[in-house]
Amino acid sequence: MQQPSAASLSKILLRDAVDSDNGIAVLDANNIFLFHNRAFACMFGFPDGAMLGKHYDDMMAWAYTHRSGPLIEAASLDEWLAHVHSRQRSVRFRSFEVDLIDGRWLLLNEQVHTGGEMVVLCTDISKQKKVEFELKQAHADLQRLALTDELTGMPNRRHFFQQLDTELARARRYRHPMCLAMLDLDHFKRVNDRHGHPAGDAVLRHFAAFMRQHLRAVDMIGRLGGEEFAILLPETGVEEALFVLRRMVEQLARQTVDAVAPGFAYTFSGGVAAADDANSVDCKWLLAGADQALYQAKSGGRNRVNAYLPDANAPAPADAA
Ligand SMILES: Nc1nc2c(ncn2[C@@H]2O[C@H](COP(=O)(O)OP(=O)(O)OP(=O)(O)O)[C@@H](O)[C@H]2O)c(=O)[nH]1
Repeated sequence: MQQPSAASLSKILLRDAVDSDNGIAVLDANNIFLFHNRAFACMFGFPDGAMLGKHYDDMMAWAYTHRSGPLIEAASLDEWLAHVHSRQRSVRFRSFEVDLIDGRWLLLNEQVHTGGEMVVLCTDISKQKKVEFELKQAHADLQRLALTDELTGMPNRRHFFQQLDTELARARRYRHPMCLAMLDLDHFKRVNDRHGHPAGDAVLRHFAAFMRQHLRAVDMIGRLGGEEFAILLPETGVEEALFVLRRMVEQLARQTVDAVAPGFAYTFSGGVAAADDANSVDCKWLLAGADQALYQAKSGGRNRVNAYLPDANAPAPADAA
């Protein structure tokens, strides 16, 4: 097969460059446009041929004032151009993405030649970016779902324990007090049995909102499962935690959930364990202590909050995790 001459190859390549759906431009060493095709002009919001002989900065300034071309988030056009100049020709080849004011995305490849000329290839990647954003959003949604209890919208067991780990490490490092409380609704099975499962769900949602209302923003609440919740109270000693939780017992006694049944009321029991700097505790210890105190509150008649008071001579609380 006969090889095409260099001249005919150049002709094919030039025709391809002119007609391509990808934007193609050539700038000289002073950033004057020597060539651009229709697609390139169109991508930046200019008519075909409008950029020829013009300086890159002037074209970008025109686009900026006519609200077309790249989305410029810098404080001013000059600041943005200074940033562009610091990058352009800094390497022989670079590839980067640009978002445009009209929402489209372009992939730009800049190739610098020995004389300082620069060939710019531009591809519209809006469709790929849309898929990329949707995937990122879906991933974020999945992550949120994996860490959130669907019924109450609060952190689930896994998320709560992650937070507990972090917070306990911080409290121990800075020798700050911290408490863990476990709360459990009393006779919740009866609510379901008497009023139905949806009513039980409404009570769980009510309790979640009640807790949010009566705790500080820094207190972290989680639903461990069923009708069991946990609260992490940073910077809080056991006496203060008991005061807060016992006040919640009294406040809940003054509320009714009429959506379940007129005058319907419910109670909860709680157990608190403290991680003050005297205790060399870990999450399991804290959890087991709070669980033990909760058990005592339940067996002591419910509708109350007890504290786990470690005795230096007593064995560690049974494992509740
Ligand atoms: N409506 C509803 N019920 C749930 C959910 N998760 C667990 N439950 C119910 O919660 C009830 C818990 O019952 P138990 O563990 O016997 O505890 P209790 O009746 O609260 O009794 P005490 O804890 O001893 O006061 C069970 O009937 C579960 O079916 C939920 O998401 N929604």
